[in-house]
Amino acid sequence: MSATCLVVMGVSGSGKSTVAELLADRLGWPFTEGDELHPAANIAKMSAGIPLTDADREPWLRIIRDRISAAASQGRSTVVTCSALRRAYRDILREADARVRFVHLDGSRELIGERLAHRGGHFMPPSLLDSQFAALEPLGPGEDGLVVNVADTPADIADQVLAFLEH
Ligand SMILES: Nc1ncnc2c1ncn2[C@@H]1O[C@H](COP(=O)(O)OP(=O)(O)O)[C@@H](O)[C@H]1O
Ligand SMILES: O=C(O)[C@H](O)[C@@H](O)[C@H](O)[C@H](O)COP(=O)(O)O
Repeated sequence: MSATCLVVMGVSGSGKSTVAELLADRLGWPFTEGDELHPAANIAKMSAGIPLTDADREPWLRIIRDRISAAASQGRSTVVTCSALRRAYRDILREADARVRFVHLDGSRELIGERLAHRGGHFMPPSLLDSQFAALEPLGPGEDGLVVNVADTPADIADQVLAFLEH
């Protein structure tokens, strides 16, 4: 298995799309936006301010897992955004036939809430941020991943991730 998938994870507004686009650019790897793979019912729920359940997320995570495998089967490494809040969700992604590695964009409720409040044109309402933090299980023992601080600039975070990928 030679292909890697770098999953950029974290709560809504932590900077997944921003950082993943930068990394995909610097690595020359294709970028998949996990939010675009949500079933329509999930988007409707989040837009209505209702947090997703494990059952809502499961089919979505399987779609992302299969995308990772499909790219890897063609020898392509990828960068993927996915909140991947719980370890059980990451276990589904790790079923992909690739080396799946995580970068957790970690930051305070205050800082991320402030950024979300200023982000426009997105279906995810800031009111769901507390439920995102409640669901979040940080990377634990045995998980292949890096934790970075979202107070750093996207460019600094990208540098840290590129160094992590060397190993
Ligand atoms: N490291 C950072 N420093 C400052 N602002 C950031 C950083 N990362 C993201 N942002 C800003 O925060 C907001 C949320 O980022 P976004 O990439 O949409 O997060 P996510 O994809 O995790 O929901 C955006 O307005 C983005 O420009
Ligand atoms: O598992 C979930 O509850 C969702 O995936 C959620 O975590 C994600 O944040 C949304 O898809 C909104 O997208 P943004 O993360 O870009 O706000």
